[in-house]
Amino acid sequence: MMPDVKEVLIPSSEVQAKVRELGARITEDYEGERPLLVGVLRGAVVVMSDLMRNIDLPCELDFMDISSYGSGTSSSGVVRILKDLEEDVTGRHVLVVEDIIDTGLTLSYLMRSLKARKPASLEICALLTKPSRRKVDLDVKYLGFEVPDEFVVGYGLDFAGAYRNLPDICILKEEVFAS
Ligand SMILES: O=P(O)(O)OC[C@H]1O[C@H](OP(=O)(O)OP(=O)(O)O)[C@H](O)[C@@H]1O
Ligand code: HPA
Ligand SMILES: [Mg+2]
Repeated sequence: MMPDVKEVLIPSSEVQAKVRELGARITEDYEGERPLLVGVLRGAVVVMSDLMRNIDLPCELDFMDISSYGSGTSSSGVVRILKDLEEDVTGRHVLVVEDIIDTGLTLSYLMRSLKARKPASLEICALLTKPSRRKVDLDVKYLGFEVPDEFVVGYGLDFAGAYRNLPDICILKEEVFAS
């Protein structure tokens, strides 16, 4: 895969350090609680699995699949629930975990849906944000890195289904998008 990479934007070591830092903050903020981490399939799977191992509390996890992207690199703006939660979140401390916030459409839809179920608290942890592309405002309590307006892959993030298993966050060569 590395021959397809133009640039490593955030090396794995920096990602891991940030995830440890976020985990420590979450551990402190949720002391005495049993938070429910909600991962957004499929991109958040990698950050979720590292983050939960850096939270020193009893916590639970669940997943939702909400897709607004096809195989391309830009949002269609259409948000659909493909898979809902298994858990009832009423009265729970819910922490939504995302790999990236781009336009914000996915999360704003998801937050509206979760808020309606009356959780005790509802916060967002996102590893990456691309502020230049934001279409809706979101209050993100736990944020890893801001990234420029470039399509990034790796650490859960894909292009046409591939590159999720790259340990670094990378920018692909232009010819990869064209092929
Ligand atoms: O802020 P937005 O513009 O809504 O974009 C962000 C969302 O898009 C990507 O998911 P995608 O729908 O591509 O599915 P995936 O997680 O399975 O890759 C990413 O993982 C976020 O969930
Ligand atoms: O930059 C990105 N990379 C991968 N998936 C994405 N979904 C929204 N933005 C991105
Ligand atoms: Mg996603």
